Amino acid sequence: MAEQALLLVNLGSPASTEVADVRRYLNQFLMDPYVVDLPWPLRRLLVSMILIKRPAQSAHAYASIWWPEGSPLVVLSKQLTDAVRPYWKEGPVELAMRYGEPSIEGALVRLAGQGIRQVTLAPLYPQFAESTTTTAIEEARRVIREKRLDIKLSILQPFFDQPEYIDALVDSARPYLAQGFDHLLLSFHGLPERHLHKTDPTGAHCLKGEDCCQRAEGAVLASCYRAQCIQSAAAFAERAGLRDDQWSVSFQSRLGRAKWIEPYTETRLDELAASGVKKLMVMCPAFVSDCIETLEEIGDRGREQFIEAGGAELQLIPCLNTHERWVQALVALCRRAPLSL
Ligand SMILES: C=CC1=C(C)c2cc3[nH]c(cc4nc(cc5[nH]c(cc1n2)c(C)c5CCC(=O)O)C(CCC(=O)O)=C4C)c(C)c3C=C
Ligand SMILES: [Fe+2]
Ligand SMILES: [Fe+2]
Repeated sequence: MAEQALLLVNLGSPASTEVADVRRYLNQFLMDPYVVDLPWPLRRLLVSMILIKRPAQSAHAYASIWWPEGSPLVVLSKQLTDAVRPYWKEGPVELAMRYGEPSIEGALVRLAGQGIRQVTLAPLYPQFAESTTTTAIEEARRVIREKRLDIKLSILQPFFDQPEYIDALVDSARPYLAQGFDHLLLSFHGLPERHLHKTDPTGAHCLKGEDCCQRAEGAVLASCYRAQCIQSAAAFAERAGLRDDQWSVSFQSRLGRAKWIEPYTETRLDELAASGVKKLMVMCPAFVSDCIETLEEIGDRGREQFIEAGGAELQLIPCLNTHERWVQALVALCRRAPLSL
């Protein structure tokens, strides 16, 4: 039987914590029209302004979490790839990053050179967003088109509500929740509100009411990142046996002046401390591998903010990383990936 390769795709990190490398990475990332969705001249202007101060700030943040082997996101994604390999009997398993190295282009060209003609592309994002899922898929399609590769893609679909993903989250969080806690915050990566309006097929759903994302279904749910996050969180809480007053959802990693989806994690950390929460658990289910946004933004800065606001302890629950249940879940989900025409 013809071999079916598996290509795992994550976001990517700078090559090093040098300011020049961080600037190069941020420029590639933020100039992606799926990330900063403005016409080129405006995008170029805005990104150039961001690149005045941000590279030095981000380089400092990266340096505080960098491992001897490299960026945690890249190291953990490589470990995940190695862990998946023995289970994926269908063919080779490779890793690529949307920004930086190893690139999607390099991986697809290498696979084609080995005679592979079928690839399952697995964007490692549980919830759909154009700035993550779509851009990874479109980059793979661009490479296949421009390099004239004879490759057919099957594509892993967003798995925000799939029992395998939810069960893996519950299993990986269980030892932390068993320590006891006053509240669990499920902090997802944020998005500019504009991104949600753009993908809303009805033009009338998103952010139109207090609980519009709680009630989303069908085509609206399929395109609403915020609704998918809320559904992941609710499914997790139900499966973990949490009461409604034990957990809440927030959105982190805001950048720039535009309005991003709410509630903001920063605001919730202050509110929870003010409401008397002493021991706070935080998990970040939009990330399957720990990275700067979990380790530095929540584990360092978030903890400091929560304690300054009157909290006593913030425990960051690690991402799924290479948890055995997650490795098996990912393989099962990838086996169901539909062929993309
Ligand atoms: C307009 C800016 C951004 C959008 C939109 C955005 C969406 C988005 N990002 C992730 C996942 C990750 N983002 C990471 C880092 C990161 N994100 C942005 C900006 C936007 N993200 C920046 C500028 C950075 C770099 C770090 C910094 O300077 O703050 C990472 C971690 C990368 C790492 O090397 O560790 C991940 C993962 C999702 C899931 C998402 C939309 C839902
Ligand atoms: Fe991001
Ligand atoms: Fe919505």
